[in-house]
Amino acid sequence: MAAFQTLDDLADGQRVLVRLDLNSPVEDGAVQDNRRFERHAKTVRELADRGFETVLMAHQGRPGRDTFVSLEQHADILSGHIGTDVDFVADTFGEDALAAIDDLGGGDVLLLENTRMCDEELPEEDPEVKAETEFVRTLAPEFDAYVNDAYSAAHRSHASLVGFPLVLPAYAGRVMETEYEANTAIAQKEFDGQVTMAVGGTKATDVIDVMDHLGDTVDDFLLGGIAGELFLRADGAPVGFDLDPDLDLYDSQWADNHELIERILEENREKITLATDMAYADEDGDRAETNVADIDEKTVSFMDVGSDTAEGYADVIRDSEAVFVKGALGVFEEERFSVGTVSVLEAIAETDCFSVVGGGDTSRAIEMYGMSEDDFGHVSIAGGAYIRALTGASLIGVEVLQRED
Ligand SMILES: Nc1ncnc2c1ncn2[C@@H]1O[C@H](COP(=O)(O)OP(=O)(O)O)[C@@H](O)[C@H]1O
Ligand SMILES: O=C(OP(=O)(O)O)[C@H](O)COP(=O)(O)O
Repeated sequence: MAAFQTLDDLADGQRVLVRLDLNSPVEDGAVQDNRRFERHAKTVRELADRGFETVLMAHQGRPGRDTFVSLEQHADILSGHIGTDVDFVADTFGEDALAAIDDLGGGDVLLLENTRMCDEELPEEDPEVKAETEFVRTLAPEFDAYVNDAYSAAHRSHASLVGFPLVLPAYAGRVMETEYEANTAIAQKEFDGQVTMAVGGTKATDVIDVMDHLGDTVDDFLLGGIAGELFLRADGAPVGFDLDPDLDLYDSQWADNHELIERILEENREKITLATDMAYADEDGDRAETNVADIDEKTVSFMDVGSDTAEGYADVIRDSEAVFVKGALGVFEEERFSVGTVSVLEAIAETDCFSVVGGGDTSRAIEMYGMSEDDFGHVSIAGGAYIRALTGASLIGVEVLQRED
């Protein structure tokens, strides 16, 4: 497959439409700064310094979730990282957006509203279908070129990622370039010793699908987070379903994946390590733990793997030649539920195994708990995209940049 064009191939002084991935944790409505801003700032600063009229697109959360918010705060945070103003318009491709684009001068940077507020963005469809949407057909003629810097969203066939490259000259931004090169090289690595993958987080659907394709590469999957509880359910434990009817973390992912989980357990049982104890908040809000074998009925939300499980996972990591992390093993943002995530990360940091830590949320735990990025082989701002790349599969958002038409 052809290599993609980069910013080195882009002639100066044009108007460019740039797709970033600024998808961030949101706590009580406040968007949390994280590595994605810092890394994408490099691409945007280069474009501004070279005198481009730069228009940014990005998404935040998913409709129906409380992380689905406007990008207004993102403009301020990004502006702090770039050191130059980032204007914001609360519109995706309507009259206000077009007027703001029209007002731009060389070196100006404008962020459009959350792409997922546009109905045509999300349904997963072929790039050719996305290129025909009103969203793409309205915005594209305003630009000379399209730049995709959102490697971490490149596994999604959404309009802002795969539609524009079909109708505009398309380039990879600096983050896309770096992440693609790093993750492609990592996928080609061969390890003599044990390869371990710690799997957690909330997006169980992404990781379960990938686990099905990594059975030959990974010797031991250490499970936590939502995926961990779904596997425990498949193993017969009375857990892995939602207690709060307003929160859908388990039920729909169970409905979508339970046959696959059951098959993976049946075919690869010796490679799957499940939690033997779990942590929850007791009546006083303190951390409490229970053995999985002692659970008769799920009456509390499990927020972390238990201390014995965390210790066992750290031991496996100390014996590994390579460790991959995707998703936190618990709600590490609260210190009392950080034991699983921190034990795994500290065990990696202490040993000289090759390691990759991925995920916009999970990599935040590194600084939060006093570790250094230098203690890890590669800290990716991608989660689902990087583990999919590990399987050797191509990412649709990268594929469209590589097309020769
Ligand atoms: N048991 C759990 N219940 C609720 N949330 C969890 C649980 N375990 C982990 N998490 C959350 O998962 C988030 C990371 O999820 P995800 O987006 O899949 O991973 P990443 O951002 O690393 O790709 C963390 O913010 C953490 O709070
Ligand atoms: O945060 C992301 O993925 P990740 O959590 O796998 O790192 C990307 O922005 C993709 O978001 P999505 O999983 O809502 O499509």
